[in-house]
Amino acid sequence: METNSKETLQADFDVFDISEEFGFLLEEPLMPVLSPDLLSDHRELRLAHLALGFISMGYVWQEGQHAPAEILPKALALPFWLVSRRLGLPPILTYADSVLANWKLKDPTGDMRIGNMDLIFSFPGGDTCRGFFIVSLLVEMAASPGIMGALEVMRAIKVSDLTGIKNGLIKVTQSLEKMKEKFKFMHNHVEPAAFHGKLRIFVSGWRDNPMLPRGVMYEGVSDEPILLSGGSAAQSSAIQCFDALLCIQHEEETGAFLTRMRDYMPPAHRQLIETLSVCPPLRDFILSCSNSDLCQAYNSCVSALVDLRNYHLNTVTKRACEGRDGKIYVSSSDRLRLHISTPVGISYHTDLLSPLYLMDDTGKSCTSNVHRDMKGDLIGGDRRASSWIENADGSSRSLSSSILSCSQVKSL
Ligand code: HEM
Repeated sequence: METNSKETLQADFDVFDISEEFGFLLEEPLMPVLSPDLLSDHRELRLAHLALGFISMGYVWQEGQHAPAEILPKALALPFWLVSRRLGLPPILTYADSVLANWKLKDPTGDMRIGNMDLIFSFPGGDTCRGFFIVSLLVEMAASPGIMGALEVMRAIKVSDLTGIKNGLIKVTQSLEKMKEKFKFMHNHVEPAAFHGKLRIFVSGWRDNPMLPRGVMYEGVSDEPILLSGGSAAQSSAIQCFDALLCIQHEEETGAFLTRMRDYMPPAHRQLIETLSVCPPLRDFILSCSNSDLCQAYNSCVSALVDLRNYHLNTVTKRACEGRDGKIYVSSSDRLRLHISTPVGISYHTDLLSPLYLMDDTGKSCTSNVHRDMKGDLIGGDRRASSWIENADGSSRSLSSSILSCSQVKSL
């Protein structure tokens, strides 16, 4: 009997997963280009975007910031492009991925507290990575009643319902206060060395990035490299909704940056910002009403937004950028971004900020002391100067104490 017939051998190859030519080696191990066509609903597409985003960031930055991959292979680039196109998102990991769509409950019957939450995908950085994304998520959760409040105000203003406007604004203020409380968790859950040494690079993008000045080539998608910004909470739709509602005006450069960040938001969220922006302007409406309760509610809201932004900037400089020597280090790209992250209409206290030690492009410390100068924009406030922020002797005083009283508002 023939024991080594072709059929018998083939049967063994199949059973033991052996290749006649390559033995145990897997033939053609390269991933085929997977089609996302079977993904049907929004949640499936968001999960795919999240997964492809994490893989892409890992792929580009796996050799560290000095040796990024300049080409995203077709097997990754093409499905990422197709999924992104269907979602109206750019093909890079966004804040809407890493924060808004990247969470699960350890105990599904438990509640959304930090100890019961985990990430679906993470980067190196251990607890700091988890803390950074989960705390941001909790800040976003705290924004949710404020978003409801903004919708209420939007509806109420159309029918001149003053009580509705006031109640909506109160919700926004309370929400902003809660966001700040949640933000404080950053201190216990994000360790600066791990944040800067391990995590940070993986959320970096390929626009305005000296390590990838031409961007990244998406193989099979475009013949030219593509420039895209990395993930940042500047892509948070919540804060921009509040800006739009309260008619906060940003300086030209800041405004352009924040508007560009809208391209990184899910289109429906971006739509809400745009809808709020084209509503009858709340600020003008309140000014025309001469209603002190309403002015007070509006001013409290602006003040809470200032307070949150001050706290953010303070945290960024004091905690997340702190080097081993205790100095605050800000890279040249951060320098630009931190500068523009300061909201216009608001004066930051110089005493809130430690001296900043700016790094030049070689990483050497070059300057200290960054001065920030912005104007107040509360109803009844003096927009001409930041004098209401400074005492006569030049020392600064608390922002909350500088909110003008309703009697001054009435005098408008
Ligand atoms: C330790 C944690 C954080 C660090 C180190 C940090 C750092 C920064 C930096 C460097 C910028 C400038 C823009 C950019 O680089 O993309 C920025 C902007 C911004 N961040 Fe953060 N951030 C942190 C947490 C958060 C959280 C939790 C939120 C709220 C969800 C937030 C909200 C914003 C917003 C809205 C901007 C845009 C500027 C503005 O509208 O004021 N950040 N952040």
